[in-house]
Amino acid sequence: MEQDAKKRWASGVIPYKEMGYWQPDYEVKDTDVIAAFRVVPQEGIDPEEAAAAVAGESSTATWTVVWTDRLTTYEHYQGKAFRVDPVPGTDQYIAYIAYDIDLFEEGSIANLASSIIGNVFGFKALKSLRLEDMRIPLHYVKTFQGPAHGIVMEREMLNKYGRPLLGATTKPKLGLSARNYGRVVYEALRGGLDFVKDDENINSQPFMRWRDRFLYAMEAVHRAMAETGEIKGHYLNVTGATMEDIYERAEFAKELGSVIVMIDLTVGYSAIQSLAKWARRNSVLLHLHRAGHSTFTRQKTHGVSFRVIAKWMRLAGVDHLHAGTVVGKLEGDPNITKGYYQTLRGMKYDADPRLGLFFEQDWGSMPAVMPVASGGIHAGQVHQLIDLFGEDVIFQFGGGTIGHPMGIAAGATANRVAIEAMIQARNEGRDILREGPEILEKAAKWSPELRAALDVWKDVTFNYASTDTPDVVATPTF
Ligand SMILES: O=C(COP(=O)(O)O)[C@H](O)[C@H](O)COP(=O)(O)O
Ligand SMILES: [Mg+2]
Repeated sequence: MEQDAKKRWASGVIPYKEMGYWQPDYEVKDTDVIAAFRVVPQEGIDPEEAAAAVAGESSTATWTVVWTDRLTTYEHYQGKAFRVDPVPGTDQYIAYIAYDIDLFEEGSIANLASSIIGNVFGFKALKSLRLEDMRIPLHYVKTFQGPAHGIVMEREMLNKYGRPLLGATTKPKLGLSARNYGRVVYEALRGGLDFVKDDENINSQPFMRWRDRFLYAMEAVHRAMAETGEIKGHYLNVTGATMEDIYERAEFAKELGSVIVMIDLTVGYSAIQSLAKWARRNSVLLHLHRAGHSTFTRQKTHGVSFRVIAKWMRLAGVDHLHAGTVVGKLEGDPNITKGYYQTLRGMKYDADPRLGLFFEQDWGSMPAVMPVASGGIHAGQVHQLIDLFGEDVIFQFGGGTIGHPMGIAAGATANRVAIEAMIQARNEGRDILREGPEILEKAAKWSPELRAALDVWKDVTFNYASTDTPDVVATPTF
């Protein structure tokens, strides 16, 4: 867009639009990073000006004209808002902003985040703001390591194919002593699970220090492997107060022969990237628990959508990421959640507004992240879970294993039998969504463990309206 030079350089406060941050004719480059923001402007604020303000503050601008702009090729560095679509029936708009790739440090989520979500969310001229999605150009994707191993390599490491993997979070969340904790791990693994997991808030508390937990949990893993002849794992949570603590814990986990370590989202993006590099160097899988994400991902009109966090975490290099269950106890619209799974596993896909995907994305050959469905799920739902998410996924039944009336090993067996029966039925071409309950009933005839699980949990459902649902807005094509 032609800018009126006099206007552009008048001192004082001039609209962002006139400073060049609104460019409706801008031709998006293949190398641009593009962001879609949901913007709710204050009353009386022009939505294009609101979009330009977001573009400005997330790139070069401040609130007034600065003469130092003239010392740069500022047009190159300016974020460019190029399209604003009203969301029908609301006071919201979807604003599209393009950023030149030169605005970002190669391979740094921290830098990407500080630019795109650094200051803009506090703007007084906006009632609220949400980062909905980003298109990361392949040129920028290639500057990140990506998953330390990815789904294909993980299956090779575990020697397990063709079915979802099974896990469980050890419960109660807090308070178990190390030896009792190890007993839970052993029972769940020998009963048929592939993995057991530390909970997000199990780090190194007075009731169980991390070394003790690691020793007893790994003793359980080795015993269960010897007994079943399968490779088993326990996600040892190496989250700690400092990077030194995190490395010390991860090294000890490796020394004890663990195939996997775990970290919480709360440690921050740079710590996650550091550990992802460590995980690749050391042939250890990396599980990420998205602890804390709902504080900023859940509300539809403010924050950052989890699909953006999922994208960032694939770039950052984790092998597993919690991505929702739809049917379980925690927030998750079916289509929005499928969109997260697509973000983690897809290789090259188109925009799909029904799944909340605003952009096409090309991951090149970057490995896929194994999504984790966890939180309030049980054996009676496996047909729904497989129908929603397919087989490259981990189903984690915490309460749904450890709360089994016949004990932990029986809970694990119930889950394993349910999953194997359902995968077999799917492979035989049956309509598992419709026939699922019948398939489970039949399998339960020869599995008392599954029978008991179905009896105790059959009526447990969590049917609430989702907070975040997709809008059917037309997405731009480039
Ligand atoms: O402890 C649990 C689940 O326990 P349970 O299986 O007993 O309900 C996990 O922290 C949640 O799955 C996290 O949620 P999300 O996976 O959505 O991030
Ligand atoms: Mg938990």
